[in-house]
Amino acid sequence: MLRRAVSAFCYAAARAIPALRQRNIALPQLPFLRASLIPGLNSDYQSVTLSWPFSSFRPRDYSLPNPSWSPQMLRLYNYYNNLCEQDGEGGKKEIGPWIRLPSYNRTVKYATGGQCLSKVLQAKARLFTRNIEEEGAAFEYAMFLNTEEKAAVCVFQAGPLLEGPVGNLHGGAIATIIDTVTGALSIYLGGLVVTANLNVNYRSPIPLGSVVLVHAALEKMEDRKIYISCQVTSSDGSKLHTEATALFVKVNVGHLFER
Ligand SMILES: CCCCCCCC(=O)SCCNC(=O)CCNC(=O)[C@H](O)C(C)(C)COP(=O)(O)OP(=O)(O)OC[C@H]1O[C@@H](n2cnc3c(N)ncnc32)[C@H](O)[C@@H]1OP(=O)(O)O
Repeated sequence: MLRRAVSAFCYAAARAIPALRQRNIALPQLPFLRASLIPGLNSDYQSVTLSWPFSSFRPRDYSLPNPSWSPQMLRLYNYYNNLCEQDGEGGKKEIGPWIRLPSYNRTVKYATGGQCLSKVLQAKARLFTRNIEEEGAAFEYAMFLNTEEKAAVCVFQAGPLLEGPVGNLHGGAIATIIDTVTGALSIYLGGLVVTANLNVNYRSPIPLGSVVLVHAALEKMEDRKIYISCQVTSSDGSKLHTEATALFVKVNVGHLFER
């Protein structure tokens, strides 16, 4: 049954993505999937792709601004968002090396043909960082990828439900956002991956409610292994809060369903 669901999903994606691309319909990104994993797509389709051509339903994109965002969060978001477009010939706007990653509260469910897969996955499952509906309460973040530099930046506002030491962010929440950003970069670079190792050094506390930047960059790729370095800094870059290294290992779809 799982094999049938996966092949239905791949088949639908292979048919729909090129058609949508031809019509210049922007395709947001889907964690855990990459076009190279989808039979029938060529390597021009570098980025992971998410679309929902079979329904008018649009899942909420959590990485768009909402009223809980502080002016500082908005300013940084706008700064990186503006980098996603650059001036081309004749003043025409073109896509730059930066990409804003949309973010949903489920991964596979909202993919092309993902409804097939969602039937074999837990209906109640939600992405850890996107499972609190109250805006501003927990993880507010938007990720941007630099495809040329193989790096990512995340603008992150830490909500009050993420408290660890009084008034400050919980170390596990910091590790979570680091895993998310380094993971997103690795998925972009390597397709389906899982975290094999995450090494975190906490240098200075992060006050709740503050806005920080999470920088991630590719260190090296060796066969199935992707090494990423990461720093969490204050929004102006002057203070280092956390440093981390992460190792991601490429896996196949079946690995995620081994029990
Ligand atoms: C947008 C949202 C993004 C969110 C991203 C979130 C990502 C996650 O949190 S994933 C969840 C947490 N991670 C997991 O559950 C993974 C659990 N672990 C596993 O599945 C397996 O151990 C796995 C896949 C990492 C490795 O197993 P396997 O496929 O058998 O490969 P294996 O041969 O053991 O290792 C492959 C290579 O990686 C190396 N390696 C594996 N684990 C480690 C490790 N912990 N430390 C260092 N090296 C390691 C091995 O030494 C080997 O290297 P080489 O090829 O040079 O010999």
